[in-house]
Amino acid sequence: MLETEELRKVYKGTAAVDSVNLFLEKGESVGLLGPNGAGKSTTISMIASLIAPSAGDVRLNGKSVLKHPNEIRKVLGIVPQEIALYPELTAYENLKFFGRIYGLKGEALSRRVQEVLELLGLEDRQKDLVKTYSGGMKRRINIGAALLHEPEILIMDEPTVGIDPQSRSYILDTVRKLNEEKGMTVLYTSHYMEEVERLCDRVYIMDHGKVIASGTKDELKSILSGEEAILVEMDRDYPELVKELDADEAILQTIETDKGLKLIVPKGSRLLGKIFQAAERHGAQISNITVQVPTLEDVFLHLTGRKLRD
Ligand SMILES: Nc1ncnc2c1ncn2[C@@H]1O[C@H](COP(=O)(O)OP(=O)(O)OP(=O)(O)O)[C@@H](O)[C@H]1O
Repeated sequence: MLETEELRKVYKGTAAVDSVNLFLEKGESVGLLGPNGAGKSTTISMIASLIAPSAGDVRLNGKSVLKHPNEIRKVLGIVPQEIALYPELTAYENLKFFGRIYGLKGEALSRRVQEVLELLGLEDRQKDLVKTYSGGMKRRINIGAALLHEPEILIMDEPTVGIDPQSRSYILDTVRKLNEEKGMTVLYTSHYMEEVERLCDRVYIMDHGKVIASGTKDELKSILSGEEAILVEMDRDYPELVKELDADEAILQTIETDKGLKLIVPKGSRLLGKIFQAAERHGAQISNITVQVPTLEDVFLHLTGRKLRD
């Protein structure tokens, strides 16, 4: 239904997006995952025909978006990373304003505004000025603005960055509902692996402007089918312990996490005894050890050598 062909954008001699080929089938929920600066926002701005590519094209049902930009604008709802609302207007007034931009009027406009407020759980606060809203509520209205014209395709640019857990959960549930119940095609951009794991059928992983891997979640995880992760929770950081484990050839990767360490090891390797002994030598208190099957985060790390949130 929607595809990009060798899409490219160059800023001052550097490619922000480099020969990117994506496709979305109707009704799919696809994740575009990558760290800050990977080129996700630039890619979706070109898909939405908000910025012009340096090379390549986007096709909607086979038709060039470069040649027919209005066609994609009709069927696409795009939720930008930045909140684009009028703080001095109420949520209701904001949505009415955006609805008019999409060409809605009269009864149809009022009905859609109410439906969207209900979908986002904000009917009770609709008469309050947006400036009195929490960050999470503003984000919900921002999403609502993109849904007024009942788009077939919804593209979201990191819609849950920096918001409260309740709004985050509400947004994720809403996106899932739109995809599963209404059949809306979704392209969901994020650097939160858990969100993409929860919402998306298929994933593209981007880094430095390029797609470095793509496939279903299981296909991507099978890249690491011979490996597992050992999570070691400790009372504090032990740099000398990290150094020792890092130097151990039986351990493929040693990653420092919020709670301690994550060690990527070949599947079935019996390293727990060794880890406990090393911890003891360095006086580290281990509060918990878990063995985990690989996550998409591990796949990303494996492909790039870096953590997603670096
Ligand atoms: N208008 C611009 N002028 C110059 N460079 C730009 C411009 N827009 C983006 N870039 C650069 O292109 C690269 C990709 O940026 P982009 O915003 O697409 O990444 P991203 O993956 O969406 O990251 P983020 O999550 O931080 O938005 C970055 O190095 C960025 O600095």
